[in-house]
Amino acid sequence: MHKINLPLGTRAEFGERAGRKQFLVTELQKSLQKRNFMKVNTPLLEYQEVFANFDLKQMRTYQLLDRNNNTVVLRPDLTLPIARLLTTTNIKLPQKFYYVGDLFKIAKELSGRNNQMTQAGIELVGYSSLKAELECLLLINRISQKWLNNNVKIEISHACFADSLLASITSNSKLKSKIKHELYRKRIPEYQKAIKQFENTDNYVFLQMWPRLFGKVDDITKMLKGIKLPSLAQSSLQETIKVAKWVSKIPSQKVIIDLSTAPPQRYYTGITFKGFVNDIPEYLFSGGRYDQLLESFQAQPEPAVGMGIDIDLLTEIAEIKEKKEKKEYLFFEPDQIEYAAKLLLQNVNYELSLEDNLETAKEKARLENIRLLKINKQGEIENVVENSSY
Ligand SMILES: N[C@@H](Cc1c[nH]c[nH+]1)C(=O)O
Repeated sequence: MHKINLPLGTRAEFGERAGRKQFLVTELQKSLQKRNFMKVNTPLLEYQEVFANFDLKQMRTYQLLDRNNNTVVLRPDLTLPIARLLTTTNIKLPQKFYYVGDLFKIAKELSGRNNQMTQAGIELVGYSSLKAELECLLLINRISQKWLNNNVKIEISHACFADSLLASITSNSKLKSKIKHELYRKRIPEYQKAIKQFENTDNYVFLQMWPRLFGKVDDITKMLKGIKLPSLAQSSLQETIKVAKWVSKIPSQKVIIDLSTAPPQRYYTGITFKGFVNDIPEYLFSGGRYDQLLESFQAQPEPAVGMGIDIDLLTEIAEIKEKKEKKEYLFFEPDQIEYAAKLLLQNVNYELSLEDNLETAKEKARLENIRLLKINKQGEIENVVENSSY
């Protein structure tokens, strides 16, 4: 007996779902291509080292051995391979890239998640101004308008905020990670315990409100009024507020600031963002600035911003208004193949009728209410069954 089950966390796609996914990917790629983004494809397999600096354990990769016994992994991320690619080729920068592809992460047991996911994304490499962040956020907004009924809420944060704040209050690295850990997991009693030792310091008021620092721009500014933050944390905060204010000017775009959330990836160095839809807990979009990533591959440092789009989730929830093409069946005899070839080339709406004889072809066409055409002896087209709605 052959094994007929799929490996854990994988699935086959077919029919409507596969069609919707294909449609979304095609539309997205068309629009990026038109705006002069450069397509980039990298292989599914990479050496383990490409991901090594960025916590392979957290990513839980599939590992394989190549012919020389080197460990290769199925890529758990698409940004790191692009950073690697840029250091080994001399593509002119600045440059805007886009990609679509599958990545593999082994999900926790029983989490119900898939281990193979399709992601699309953009990387804007060589751009140091916040306009690059805005380009990403505008793309989220367009997708939200086009397919998600304007229901995407953007959450803006900053990858340096927590670290620069904690660095100014303690040099104890264990304590710093403990505070971050409890904060990010929103385990409030444990968090309170971890910050207790700062009870008599100036920072305590802030530390106490930190887990609640998410919400509309105005609310966050109000909450932080009169609170003095260390200067690095203050400038991360200012930048976050600035970007959130700009985004709130995009018509019907919901935006909040979240200063108590973990950056979505370890390589971010500046503004980060996530996009959520309604009550779905997983984010659909996530990205940020990663100015030091290329340097870690021994190239020049290069400012960069990018984001990923969870295409599987988008496929599930997108509202696609499809235009139905009017289809027509074309009945042919095998020796009329020459005419059939010509006709199929002329009209994309012709679908070959594969029925054995004209009678069954007619029956099927009537049943489906689709016009049936046949090729006559002179190689011309004749109507055999009309569609009543024409
Ligand atoms: N690779 C990131 C998304 C991203 C693209 N570019 C920058 N960030 C992720 O999977 O979360």
